[in-house]
Amino acid sequence: MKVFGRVRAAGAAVSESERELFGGPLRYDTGWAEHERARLELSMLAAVRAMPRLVGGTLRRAWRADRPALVAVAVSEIGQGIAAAVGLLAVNAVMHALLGGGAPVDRLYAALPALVTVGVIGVVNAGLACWSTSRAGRLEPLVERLATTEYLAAAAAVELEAIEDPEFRRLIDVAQYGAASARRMIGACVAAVNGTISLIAAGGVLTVLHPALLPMLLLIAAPRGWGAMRVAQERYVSVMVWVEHMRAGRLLGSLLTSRTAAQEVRVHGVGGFLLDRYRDMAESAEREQKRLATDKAFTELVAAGMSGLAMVGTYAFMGWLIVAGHMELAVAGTAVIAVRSGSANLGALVMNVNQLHEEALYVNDHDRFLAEAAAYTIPEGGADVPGRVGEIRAEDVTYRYPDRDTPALEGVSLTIPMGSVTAVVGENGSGKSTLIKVLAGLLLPGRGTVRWAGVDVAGLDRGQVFDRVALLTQDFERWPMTAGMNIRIGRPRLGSSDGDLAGAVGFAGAGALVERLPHGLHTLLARMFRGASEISGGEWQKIGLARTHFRTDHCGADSLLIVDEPTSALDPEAEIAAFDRIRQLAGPRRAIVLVTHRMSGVRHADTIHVLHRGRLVEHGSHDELMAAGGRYASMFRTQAAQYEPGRGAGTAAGVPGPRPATGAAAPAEHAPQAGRAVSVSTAAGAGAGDGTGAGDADRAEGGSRDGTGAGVEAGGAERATHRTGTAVLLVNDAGQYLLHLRDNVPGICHPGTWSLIGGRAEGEESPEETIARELREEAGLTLPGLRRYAVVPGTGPGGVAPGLIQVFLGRWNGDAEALPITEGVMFRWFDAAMIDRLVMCPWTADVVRSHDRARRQTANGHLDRPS
Ligand SMILES: Nc1ncnc2c1ncn2[C@@H]1O[C@H](COP(=O)(O)OP(=O)(O)OP(=O)(O)O)[C@@H](O)[C@H]1O
Repeated sequence: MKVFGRVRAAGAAVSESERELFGGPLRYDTGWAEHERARLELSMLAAVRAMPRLVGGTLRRAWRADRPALVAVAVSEIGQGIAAAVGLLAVNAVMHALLGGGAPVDRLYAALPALVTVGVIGVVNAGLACWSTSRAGRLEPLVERLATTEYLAAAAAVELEAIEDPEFRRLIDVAQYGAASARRMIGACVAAVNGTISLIAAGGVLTVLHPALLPMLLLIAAPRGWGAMRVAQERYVSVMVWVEHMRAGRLLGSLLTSRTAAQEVRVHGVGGFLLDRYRDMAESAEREQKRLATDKAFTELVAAGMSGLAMVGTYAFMGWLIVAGHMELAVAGTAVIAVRSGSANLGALVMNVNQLHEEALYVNDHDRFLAEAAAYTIPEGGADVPGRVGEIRAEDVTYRYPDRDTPALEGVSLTIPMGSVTAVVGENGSGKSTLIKVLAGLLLPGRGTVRWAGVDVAGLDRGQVFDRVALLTQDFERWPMTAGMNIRIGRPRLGSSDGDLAGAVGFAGAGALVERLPHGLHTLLARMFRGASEISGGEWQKIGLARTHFRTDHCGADSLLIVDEPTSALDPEAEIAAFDRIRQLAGPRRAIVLVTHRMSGVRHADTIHVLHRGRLVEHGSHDELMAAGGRYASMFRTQAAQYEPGRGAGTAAGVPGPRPATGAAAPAEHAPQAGRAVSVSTAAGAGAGDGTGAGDADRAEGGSRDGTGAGVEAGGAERATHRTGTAVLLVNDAGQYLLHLRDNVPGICHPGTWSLIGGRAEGEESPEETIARELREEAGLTLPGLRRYAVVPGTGPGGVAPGLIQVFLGRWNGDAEALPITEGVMFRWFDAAMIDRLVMCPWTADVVRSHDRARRQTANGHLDRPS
């Protein structure tokens, strides 16, 4: 144990568990380290020298918070100091009177006025102390609020780049303690001012009594001050070394009780393992506490010893002064009281200065944060964003994150016109999310420009830019608030009634979810609060979609909707519906940028941009990129291959998995924007276990050709899985859908199977050409501009899949009335008996039946089955 000399960190007493779990000792590498330096340089003198600056800073903050309260505190503290000095002088007078000559009663009478003065001063002192306490109590929370508000406002106003910068993030973390420290500094300041004034009073009185007593007083107090300082330094250095260790220990504790880790804690047996490590780390920390306590006790013992020696020396000196006739006994009595109160004051002052300095370290961080945040703050003002933006254009954009050597985006140029759907794809880390942040004006490129309506976004009023942006990201914020507020927070200052949110809820298909919640939209979605409800990840995504709708719905000007992996938590049907709804948000005054790894979701975008290592390597429509056979085509094929027959469960094009319970799946995707990419797909499948062939259209097309040409005859092949036909969904330029089911086996067209018509493709006909021809020849129906959206091979033993098919029609949001094709074509192929045999989702069944009824009632309506 080393009591004298510089305080140093005790030898790296870091536990084995810390090494095992975290790869070595954890260290907070900024903020704290600066405190450490500051503290280690701290000496009594330095602390005293820094005192005026520290007090000045605190007073300025307090001045801004509540001037009258600050003045009251100052007046009462100075008053107390004066009262202390007067009190000591009165004590001196009492001593003189009592120890003077004359009868005891006369001496008592002589001392009476001074005694009364002492009493009055005591009362005045108590009154002033009360006043100071009450005003300081009022000042403290105000100062804390002021500092907290400054901190929060500064943090919310900085550029996103600052938030992404780890150094700045750590500064944000450290600075959060500044507000509480600013509050505590008020108390420490008051105490220090009080101590200083009282000390000056005691020192002044002592000097008057005998000039040599003042240095003696300092001698008594100095060892205690040194002891206090040293203990504080030891504690501080220890905190420095152990802070991350303690955090890690707490982290282990919270993991053991966390809900998300609960399953692995149990199933993987992590619980016992972590508990052992927790115990080990706690024991290491306890050893450090024990060491500190021993050091503290020893330091205080040494300090008390030295102080006691100084006290003995002082009293001996006073004794000598009395004996030598240099000091009267009465004066010596007063001097003893003054020495005692002065040394107590000095000891307290040292502690207060010490505390003041410690708190000031955190307040300094707070102030440093405010200064740095001011440099990063998003500038206010700038040019207005015009109502008509027309397009957003990135020109040669390069962006590098502050702590990275290589740019996340390099030389990227692209244009996003209003009214378009743009998809951005690329492997993990290729720069997709960075690109959308740059387009939205959240990050400013290091090189190149992003222009909105031809104006560099850096020169625009960024508040106005953000007002035109809606974000729906995979990790969108799940606010621990009510369901309604979670939607309304898309435009937090708008809408307050449930009715205002009805459109958004309906749009997102969240109606059933809201109905299920115990208090509807007023249900609190934050498990940490009593009475709150929990919803699943997919349900949250519906809430997120509703929020996006609420935000976009209330933007009357050109805007940008950014959708970043929005469907990751959704089941296949909900995912299809979500993509459908997102596309429905498209409009002439809105540009949609969609980032997703689900290729089924991007294929209908107007333009697809492919990023690779921060560079734009391909762009074009789905068909163009597939034809180019580059990176996109390869990504698309790789994903589609997962759904090929023989690779597991069957599925519709690009959409994961059928529902095993039905034995046949028919997920669909569709997007009914007039004149815009729209899709619906349907899968016709065999019974459970058969698997349903699917995949991208090209594969299906190829398969169909093969199947048709080299095809499987009815009752022919015995293989469990083979292609027997196709379900094709087509759409024309007017956004009309056509679901067409066909079999490879010619002539099969009877109720009881899903096959309606069939036949071989002629020559090199593509499936849609075959179907267009059949429609024309057999139904007399010509649909101009017919395009294929999905071709899904039907499979099953015996050439015919059993009669289970789930049909999805029209807009998945239930807007089936908008299905012009339903009556026009569907019923040409489906007779009433067939409709009954189809397995449809309930609303489809209702719609189909009601259309059928309506059709039957029309004079010209008749079942028109092809034969
Ligand atoms: N805040 C950040 N600080 C430093 N580097 C970052 C930060 N965010 C992203 N990066 C880096 O920038 C590059 C591009 O990241 P970005 O998130 O844009 O990729 P992405 O294509 O969206 O990836 P993913 O598909 O995995 O979401 C990556 O190398 C990533 O590590």
